[in-house]
Amino acid sequence: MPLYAGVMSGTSLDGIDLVLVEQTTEPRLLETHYLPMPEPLRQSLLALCSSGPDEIVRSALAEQHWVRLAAQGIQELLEKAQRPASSIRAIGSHGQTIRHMPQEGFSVQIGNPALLAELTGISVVADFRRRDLAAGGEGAPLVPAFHEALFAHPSRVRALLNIGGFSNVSLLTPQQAVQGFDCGPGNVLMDLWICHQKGLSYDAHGAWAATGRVRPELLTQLLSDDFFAATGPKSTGRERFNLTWLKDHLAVLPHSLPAEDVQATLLELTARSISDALTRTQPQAEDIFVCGGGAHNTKLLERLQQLLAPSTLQTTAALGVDPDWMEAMAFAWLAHCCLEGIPANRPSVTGALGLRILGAIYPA
Ligand SMILES: Nc1ncnc2c1ncn2[C@@H]1O[C@H](COP(=O)(O)OP(=O)(O)OP(=O)(O)O)[C@@H](O)[C@H]1O
Ligand SMILES: CC(=O)N[C@H]1[C@@H]2OC[C@@H](O2)[C@@H](O)[C@@H]1O[C@H](C)C(=O)O
Repeated sequence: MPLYAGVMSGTSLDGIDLVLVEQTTEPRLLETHYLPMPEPLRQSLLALCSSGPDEIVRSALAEQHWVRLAAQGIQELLEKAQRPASSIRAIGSHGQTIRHMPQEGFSVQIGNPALLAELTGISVVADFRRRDLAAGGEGAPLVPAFHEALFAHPSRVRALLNIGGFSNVSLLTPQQAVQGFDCGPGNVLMDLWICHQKGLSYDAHGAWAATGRVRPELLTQLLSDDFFAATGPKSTGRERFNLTWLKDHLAVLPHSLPAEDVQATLLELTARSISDALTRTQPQAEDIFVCGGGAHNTKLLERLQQLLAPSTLQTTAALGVDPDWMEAMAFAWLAHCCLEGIPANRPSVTGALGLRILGAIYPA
């Protein structure tokens, strides 16, 4: 049975997730590996998420650095699994998003797939978003097709909710086309705020947010962004939701707020943007399964469960998939779809003109 590696480097910029998957009728997770993002690379990538001087050279240099890390990750993954490179049919590499502007028709993921193929001796499939964008789609989210293939239920309406830097949902309704869209910021604003205030990279389990109180005046202000009211197809990124966006909204308030109240309100923003979106879908999800790093934020999950009752909320572990590896597994599957000629975008999600085969192949 063919083996694939999946490499995901998400918008949180915390690190690179790698998986080894056996693609039978269903993908089987054989091995996992995680490499934290070295701080200088994290800073370079973050700087590339907004405009600045000399972007072309900085982007090319950052991707050289990123791809060497990814290749090291592949080597370590294969060592752990005790499999030779020659046993891997392909690597599905998402790359690193540095700009997502679907309204202008483009989304940029860097990651030099040619060099990844050269360094690993394994074929690489990359550049998954551009064909969907070329066909008029958002180019994101792409995981709904994977969620549909694995988790569609014959009689239950299920939602798969990824809470990474941004949050996105897939709605799986029996006998209907999959729906899906980005809900808004997942962890990104909470991460930025705790870093700005305390120099920490994230708010473990939402513990700092739990010490503050939600400020309705700020919450209303933040929720007034047009993105939240828009219905899909829609996708977003750091171009829209960033520290400047937050500071601009804070500046409109007549008074300053304790930093922990801002954090509590940002957690509530994540929870409300998700629950508002999920309660607006037709039909509504009966069972909700959470994945992504946000699945570790106990305070956030508690709040989501309150807001979404009577729907049930569990992590994807209940479906047999560890919530930390879902996205990397999806990119291994997307590589398989590309090589097999299986269209993997979903026009009902991205708004593309039709089904398209996603990805570009860099043979070993
Ligand atoms: N124990 C924890 N408590 C709270 N939050 C956590 C915890 N562990 C991880 N996180 C959050 O999860 C984030 C990483 O999530 P994940 O790896 O799913 O993001 P990503 O893949 O980069 O994002 P995206 O899906 O948007 O591309 C961290 O930045 C942090 O905010
Ligand atoms: C442009 C981009 O990288 N978007 C990511 C991001 O992270 C979560 C959300 O925003 C989602 O739309 C997407 O990632 C997943 C893997 C997707 O395409 O399904």
